[in-house]
Amino acid sequence: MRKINFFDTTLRDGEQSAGVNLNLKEKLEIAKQLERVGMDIIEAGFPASSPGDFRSVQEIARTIKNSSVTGLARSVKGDIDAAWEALKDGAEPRLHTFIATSPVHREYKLKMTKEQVIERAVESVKYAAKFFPIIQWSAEDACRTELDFLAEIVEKVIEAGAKVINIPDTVGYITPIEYGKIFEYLKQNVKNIDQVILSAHCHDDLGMAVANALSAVEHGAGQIEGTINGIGERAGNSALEEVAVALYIRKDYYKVETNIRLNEIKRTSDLVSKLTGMIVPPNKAIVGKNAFAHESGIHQDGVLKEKTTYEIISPELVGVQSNSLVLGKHSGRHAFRVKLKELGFTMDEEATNRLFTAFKELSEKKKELTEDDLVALVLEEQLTGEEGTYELAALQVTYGTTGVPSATVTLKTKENEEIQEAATGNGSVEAIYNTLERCLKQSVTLLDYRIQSNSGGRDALAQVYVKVNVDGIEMGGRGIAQDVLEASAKAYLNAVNRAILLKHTAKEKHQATV
Ligand SMILES: CC(=O)SCCNC(=O)CCNC(=O)[C@H](O)C(C)(C)COP(=O)(O)OP(=O)(O)OC[C@H]1O[C@@H](n2cnc3c(N)ncnc32)[C@H](O)[C@@H]1OP(=O)(O)O
Ligand SMILES: CC(C)C(=O)C(=O)O
Ligand SMILES: [Mg+2]
Repeated sequence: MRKINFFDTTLRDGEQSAGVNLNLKEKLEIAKQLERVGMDIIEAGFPASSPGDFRSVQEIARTIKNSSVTGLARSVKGDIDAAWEALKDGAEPRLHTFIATSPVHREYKLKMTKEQVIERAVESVKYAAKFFPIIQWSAEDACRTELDFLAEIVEKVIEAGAKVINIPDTVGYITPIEYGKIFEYLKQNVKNIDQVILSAHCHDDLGMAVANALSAVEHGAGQIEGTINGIGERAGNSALEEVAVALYIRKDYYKVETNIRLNEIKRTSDLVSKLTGMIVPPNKAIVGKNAFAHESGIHQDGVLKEKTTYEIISPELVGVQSNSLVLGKHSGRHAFRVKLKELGFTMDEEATNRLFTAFKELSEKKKELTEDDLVALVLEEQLTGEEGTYELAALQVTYGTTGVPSATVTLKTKENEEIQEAATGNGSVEAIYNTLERCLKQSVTLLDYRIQSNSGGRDALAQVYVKVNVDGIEMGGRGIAQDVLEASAKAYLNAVNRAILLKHTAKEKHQATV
């Protein structure tokens, strides 16, 4: 099978992402991981651009042994000299030199004619060939360059000694079919083209960087350039983890192989994200948080029965521990049951169904339910499963920074009777508890009140624990709800119900013994 080289430019083009600035230690750490993941070539920086970049490239070249380390240089002797100084101690020193070839870049940026651009490119490749065993030459903005001129300059730099010819889509302008045609054109119109490896370097301005890179593979490219997580100048570069996994999963189609250790991908992505501060979007292919998460009931059911119904990539392949069934408002009973079992709860069909209804209600209010939320729901179900005398039917609280907090509560008894009362308090919780006391027509002393958030985030569930004394019986109670006031009311009622239950049980026992 044809081998495709992976050229990683996370440390050069990736660092050109607005807001990214890596220090030497960070670059070295990333370089080591790029070596571990199996990058054939690591572009460590642009040595002439700053003393810091020079030092990083030098240190990386001296450290990395299993990947070829390269550095960027303009067609300027000083840049090439700096690159050689930085790279010469590396295992396989390689220069990456470039010059723009498109009309707009020639006229406005370089202020050079076609002939001058050719002359400068050839001169710099010949100069670099005195030092470097391998020279990669790039035609910046190749995809907006006249094809005949592109072919002409490519032929001349190959004659001058370039071993890799890179055809960058510098501004992310090309489409996959057009990009493929450029490679075909060069193969047919550059007489010494078979002496070199053709390379693709794509940007994502129109969201086609990965598709363009894959098209280049189909049309003869032997090297793909890109970055981890697709970071880079403007909208970024081809995401190499996506290219690598696409080539693997669709090897039936591309029929190529790479050196990439796919199971190191997630770790590499996490490291780059952490050190660059560039957050990976949850829906990002391969490495996004949701890439292996199934939320909807039909998908979850399918995956539980046979993973490949909805998974074309196994998470383990790319170093993700496992897929996940996210419980949310689109989930169904199959996934719900599995999750309960995973959490160690066994319950009958009736209880499961009751819990599922409560879960669905809650998921309308809260986007994603965590395991903690589920445990809380189960505990509440188990507690409220005990025969309760009173049930909270409705709660209304009025609170403002001025005025007295008040609460109106409707309770339902076991006999379906409704009791409604209102009262005030110094705070909302006190107003609720005063109202409940009125409803219950018995004295209840609050001994303890504790509140905690069930998980992180603004929509976390509130859990309230209370301890009350009802007619000499001390009892704890727990309430869980989206709202702290509702959780407070439920906890109080839960404790009272349990105290009443205990009182009745004790009385029955007493009567039985008399
Ligand atoms: C497509 C890409 O990603 S290319 C890589 C882009 N990366 C970077 O630019 C990051 C590092 N760059 C830098 O630190 C600086 O730009 C430096 C050190 C390279 C140069 O800085 P300065 O000398 O101040 O020049 P400045 O950046 O303002 O302008 C670039 C100069 O290089 C020239 N130039 C650009 N590309 C090339 C090239 N491939 N070969 C020769 N000259 C070039 C420009 O025409 C301009 O020349 P001018 O000063 O005669 O007009
Ligand atoms: C230096 C070159 C290869 C580049 O980054 C580009 O053209 O996008
Ligand atoms: Mg680029």
